[in-house]
Amino acid sequence: MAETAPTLPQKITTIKTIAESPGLTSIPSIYSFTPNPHDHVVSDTQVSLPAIDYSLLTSGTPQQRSKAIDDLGKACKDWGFFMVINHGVPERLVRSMIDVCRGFFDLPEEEKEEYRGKHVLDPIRCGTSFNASVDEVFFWKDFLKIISWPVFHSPNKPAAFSETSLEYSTRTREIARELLRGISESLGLGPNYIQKAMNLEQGLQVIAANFYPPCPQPEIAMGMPPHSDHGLLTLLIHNGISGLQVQHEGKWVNVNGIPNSILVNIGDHLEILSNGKYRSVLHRAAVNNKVTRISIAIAHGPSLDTVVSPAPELLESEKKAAAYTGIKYKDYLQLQQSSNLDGKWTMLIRICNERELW
Ligand SMILES: O=C(O)CCC(=O)C(=O)O
Ligand SMILES: [Fe+2]
Repeated sequence: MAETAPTLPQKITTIKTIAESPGLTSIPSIYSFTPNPHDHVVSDTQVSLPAIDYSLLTSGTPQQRSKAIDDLGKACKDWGFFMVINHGVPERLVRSMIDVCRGFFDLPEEEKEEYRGKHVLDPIRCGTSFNASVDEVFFWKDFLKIISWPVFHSPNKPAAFSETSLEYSTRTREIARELLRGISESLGLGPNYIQKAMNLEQGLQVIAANFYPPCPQPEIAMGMPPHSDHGLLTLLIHNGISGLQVQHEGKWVNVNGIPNSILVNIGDHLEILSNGKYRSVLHRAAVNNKVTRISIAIAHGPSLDTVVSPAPELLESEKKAAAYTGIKYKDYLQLQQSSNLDGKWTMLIRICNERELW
């Protein structure tokens, strides 16, 4: 007998609509979590987050560049997360990018309808929660995801969205490319290795804008569950409101970054390529009961058809066996989208005793 198709959730209301309901004092039960009593959260003023000076990487003396590459390698190894300073992106561009994203979320619901839901590789897609078709508990956020490279896409509203996101995504891509050159060198692979092996000319760039409105019970709701990002590097900005937490040495570190810095984290595919030398980092987003938080994470990945596996040159130089099986980037994205697995996805493709997973 044929299996019954899983029931799709009814039309899902945006979190913006729920948060704006008059007199809301508690959250609907589908949003409610049991907080983990073992979670230990510290502030980034208590631990010092690595800072990478981009200007030294791109226009420093050879000694300064070499020091910046060492710092970069260390940040990738110890944290998988760092902030980039002196990146040259004007503050007004960062502010405009946040404003146009807010403008999109503020559009009347029916104007966002044409971009609602659908497939992970749709060029423009908005929705609510993390992965609403499979989430068991919902997350307190709405999102907008746009593919901005190798082909640029943009919603046609608000009016300035297209121009601003084109400028910002172009600048971000340039920074990601330079960081990846440095990271490639830090792995002893030469500056252009990652660019060529991952076919970055055709590499996927996805803008993910996240909208977290005030939540009446922030202690039992989550904006985003612990996850690692797909791709090689994610570059993130936000509107100055706390919420991002990064896992480091068994603790959750509240991360704001210093003003005007760009926050960067290692994605799953850099973990695979580096054979686990650099790990993608678990992070999550908390919510608050006072103000809307907006974050914009831009993921930079290989081209969709690239099969990512540990770099043979690295295995050779480090005399190590491959710890991951190769997987096509596109297949990884599709697999990830169809599951509600919490946490890290690279676990699935680590070569381990549970090989029968595959
Ligand atoms: O809102 C944040 O700070 C985190 C966003 C994030 O992790 C993501 O979009 O992948
Ligand atoms: Fe993320």
